[in-house]
Amino acid sequence: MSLEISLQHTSTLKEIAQKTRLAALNLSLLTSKQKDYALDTIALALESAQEEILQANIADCQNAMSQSISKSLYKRLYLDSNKLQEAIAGVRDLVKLKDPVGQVQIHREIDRGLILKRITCPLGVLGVIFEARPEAAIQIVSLAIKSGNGVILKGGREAIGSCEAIVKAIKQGLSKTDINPDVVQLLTTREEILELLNLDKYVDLIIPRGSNSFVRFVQENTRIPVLGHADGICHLYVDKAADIHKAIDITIDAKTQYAAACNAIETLLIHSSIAQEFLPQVASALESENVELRGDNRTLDILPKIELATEKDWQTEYSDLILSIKIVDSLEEAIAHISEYGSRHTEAIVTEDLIAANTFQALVNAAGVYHNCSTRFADGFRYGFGAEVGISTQQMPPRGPVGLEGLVTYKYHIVGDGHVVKTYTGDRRKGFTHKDLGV
Ligand SMILES: NC(=O)C1=CN([C@@H]2O[C@H](COP(=O)(O)OP(=O)(O)OC[C@H]3O[C@@H](n4cnc5c(N)ncnc54)[C@H](OP(=O)(O)O)[C@@H]3O)[C@@H](O)[C@H]2O)C=CC1
Ligand SMILES: N[C@@H](CCC(=O)OP(=O)(O)O)C(=O)O
Repeated sequence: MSLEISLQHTSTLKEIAQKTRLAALNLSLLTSKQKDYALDTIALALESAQEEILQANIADCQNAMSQSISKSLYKRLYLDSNKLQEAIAGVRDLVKLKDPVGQVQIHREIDRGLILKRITCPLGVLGVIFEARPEAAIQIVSLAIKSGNGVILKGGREAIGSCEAIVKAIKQGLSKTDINPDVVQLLTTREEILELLNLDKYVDLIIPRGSNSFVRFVQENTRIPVLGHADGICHLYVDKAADIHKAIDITIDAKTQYAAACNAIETLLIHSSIAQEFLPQVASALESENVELRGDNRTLDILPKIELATEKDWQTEYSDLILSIKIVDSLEEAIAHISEYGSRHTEAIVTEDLIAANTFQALVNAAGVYHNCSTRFADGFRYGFGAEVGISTQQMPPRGPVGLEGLVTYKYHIVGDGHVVKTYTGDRRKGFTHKDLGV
């Protein structure tokens, strides 16, 4: 069955959202095979448009550099053929994953001939506002399509040309499939975002990726449910029972492997009883990777040449090769610091003491709480989700990297044969069988 799409091409945002809603309804009816074919076709279209996309990115980068943007913003914005190929490979990886739509989560007999099912279904239309990271558009669109959702995108202003070239290629790909290209739309201005936030009739979920203040701004200005992907003030705690070699390797990876990413660490917490031995070694490793260090007074007693960290440092996401360091006297003090300054993104402990690790993992409130590994693992691809819409920093699920499962909801279906509730009330009521039938 196909729903007729009768709206003419128009340019108001409300009409764009209506078109997206209708196209998404059709998409929600497609089979896994049709959606997977569309993903393969999108991957091919992106490959064919590679030159155009990379040229558009060069222009975006030149433009941004003339406005002297920060190093971290430039790193996000810059797209080379490797990054693009990786994103395209991600689209193909999604084909291999199970369709998140139509999964029967509960299958239960309520009474003879009265059957309850809980079945996953798409959310509808997503409004995703993200930073100036062009390849995020590819990940977000492919996740939206596989999960049966329409998507209205808005990337950071520095990446407008790159996002336009990417969305153009995706739409070209979709035009050769059963999916109406209207399922994907691209907005380019902040004014449109404000309008989008009012379109609760057509948009089912807003996903803002950006600073904490921006996510809060969105939450305060819309009736649409918001799935916040805010900043990452991530910590690494090196416990008194840490293996020093592991701790150094993890610190270097978590700070320098991609310092601009939201899952890189900003603060290193070190237990006082290991600080004398660990700090000089880790400082030398970090400094050889050009990391600028700032420490509290006790850190400066061991590393007198570094700058003193202030209250502002504990609150800052540097997104750069800068690391603040604090010495603590206990696991509890480390957890208290994280609870005060962490952003509920990703936190890690290095220790060989299982009780300390378990306590840390139980008491730290964040989307990811790791033991003896780098915070940089917070990523949909690395979790085996194929890709991610971003990393949700909110308390309610979905939390952490949001992949296909985070983009569906569910419906309860009941099929009966004239059953009425009255039968199950009063003195002569019939009992329920409540028998699970397996999924
Ligand atoms: N948890 C996660 O998955 C992610 C978190 N982040 C976090 O985002 C931050 C870095 O990104 P950054 O580029 O600074 O993010 P910003 O918050 O500045 O911008 C992100 C997006 O929001 C838009 N935006 C920002 N403010 C407004 C506003 N007042 N009204 C309308 N639109 C607005 C921007 O549009 P425009 O460019 O047009 O101004 C852009 O599209 C870091 O804190 C990083 O950790 C980033 C990515 C993923
Ligand atoms: N999961 C991603 C980082 C998430 C993300 O997009 O963050 P950001 O670098 O702040 O735009 C990664 O590990 O590269």
